[in-house]
Amino acid sequence: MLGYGEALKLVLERAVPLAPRRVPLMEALGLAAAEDILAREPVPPFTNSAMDGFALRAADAGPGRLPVAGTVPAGMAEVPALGPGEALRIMTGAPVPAGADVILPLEHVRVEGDWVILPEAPRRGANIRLQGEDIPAGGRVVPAGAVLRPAEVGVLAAIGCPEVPVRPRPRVAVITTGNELVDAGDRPGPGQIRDANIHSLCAQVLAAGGVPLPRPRVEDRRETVARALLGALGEADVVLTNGGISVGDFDYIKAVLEDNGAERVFWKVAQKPGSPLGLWVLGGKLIFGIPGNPVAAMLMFEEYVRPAVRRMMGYRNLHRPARAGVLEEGWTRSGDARRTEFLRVVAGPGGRVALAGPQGSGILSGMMRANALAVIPEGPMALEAGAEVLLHLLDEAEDH
Ligand SMILES: Nc1nc2c(c(=O)[nH]1)N[C@H]1C(S)=C(S)[C@@H](COP(=O)(O)OP(=O)(O)OC[C@H]3O[C@@H](n4cnc5c(N)ncnc54)[C@H](O)[C@@H]3O)O[C@H]1N2
Ligand code: MOO
Repeated sequence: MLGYGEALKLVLERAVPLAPRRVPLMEALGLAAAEDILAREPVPPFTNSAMDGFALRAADAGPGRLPVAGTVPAGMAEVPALGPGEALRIMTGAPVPAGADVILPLEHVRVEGDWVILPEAPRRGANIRLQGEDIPAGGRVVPAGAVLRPAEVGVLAAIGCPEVPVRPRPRVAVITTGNELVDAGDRPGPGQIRDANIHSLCAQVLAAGGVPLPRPRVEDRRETVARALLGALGEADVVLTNGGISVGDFDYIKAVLEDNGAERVFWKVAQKPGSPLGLWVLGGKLIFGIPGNPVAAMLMFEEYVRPAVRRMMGYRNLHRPARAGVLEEGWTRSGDARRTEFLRVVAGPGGRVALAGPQGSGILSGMMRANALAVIPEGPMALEAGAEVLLHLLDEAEDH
C-alpha cells in the first residue's frame, strides 16, 4: 500500500498554483504575489518635513533670529521658495521649500511675533525626509512568491498599486455524506448524529486560507452523490467529499467518481487514522475522498489538503513547523506495523510530549486538546517513555 510520504508527494504534484489574478489591495492580505512588483515612483514622492517647525538655511541659522515669511501646510501644491535670511513655518509632511536645508522643530525655537528666535546652529539636513529615501523609483519592492502581510499591503498602496497580481484563494467545496447525519442545530433521532465534519472541515479550509463552499449534505444514494459531486466541481477548485469512502455497502464515492471519468491518483494509504483516503482528478480539479470518522477527517485535511491549498495559493512554505519531542509515557501500536500513525499529543515546555487522551478516530475532543501531531513512522510496535518523536505543531502557523 502507498505510504504517507508517497501519497503526500502525489498530492503536491497535482496541486499546482492557481492562475494569477488581480485583486483589489483591500483583499490582498495573506495572498502570494504572482510576479515581481516594482515601484514606478519614489516614496516619499517629494522631499518633505519630518517635524512641525521652521524651514531655513543652515547657513542662516545660529544663535539669533529670522523673520517668518509664511506658512507651508501639508498638501500645499505651490510652495514659496525660501528667501535668504528668512524662515518659513512648516508642518510635518509639507514639501520642503526650495532653498531650505534644515527644519527646526517648534520645541527648539521661540516665536516672538513674526520672528523666530534660534538656539545654536542646527545640523544641515536635520528633520528633512528626502524624496525616494524609503523606496527609490524602479526598485523591486515585492518579489514574486512573497506573501503579502500588512506591511507589504501598505507599501503597495504607497507606490500606487491599487490592484495586485496574486495567486487567488482556492475555492474548496465540502460535501458530507451519510443518512445518519443531522444539522448541528437539530436534535438527532434514533441512530442519528450531528454533522460535525462539515463544520470542522470548512473551518479548516478557512484557516488554511481557502474559501470554503459548504454544499448541501448528501444521503448515501448513488444518484444523489453523483449530482452533488458534479455540482460541486462546477463551482470549486477543489472538492472534499467526506464519508462513504471505505468498503461499506453504501460507500459510493469511488464508484461515482470513476463512473464519471475521474482519474484515481490513489486510494488507501498505509496510515492510521485515515487509511481510506483517496485522491482523484477530474477536469483538472482535485477531489479528496476524506474518511468520515471525525478525527480522520481533520487529520487528512491537516496533513494533505492544507499543504495542497497552500501550494495552490503560491506559498513556498507548505507545512507546519516540525520539531522533535520526547514521549512522557509509553505507547503501543494496535494493528499493522507498516502504517504511519498520527497521534494527537500535547507538546509542553522542553519538548515533553503527552498523549491528548484516547486516540480513537471518533474522539474529536482530542483534537481540541492536542497542539501537535506525533508522526510515528512504520516499524516500531511500541515506543517507551523517553522515546524521541517527530511533531507537527498544529497551533503554530508557518505563515509564509
Ligand atoms: N471493513 C472495514 N470497515 C472500515 C474500514 C476498513 O478498512 N474496513 N475502515 C474504517 C476506517 S479507518 C474509517 S476512517 C471509516 C471510513 O469510512 P467512510 O469514509 O466510508 O465513512 P463513513 O462510514 O461514512 O463514516 C465513518 C464514521 O464517521 C461518522 N461520520 C461520517 N460523516 C460524519 C460527519 N459529517 N460528522 C460526524 N461524523 C461523521 C459516521 O457516522 C461513522 O461513524 O471506515 C471504517 N470502516
Ligand atoms: O481513518 Mo480511520 O479514521 O483510521 O479510523
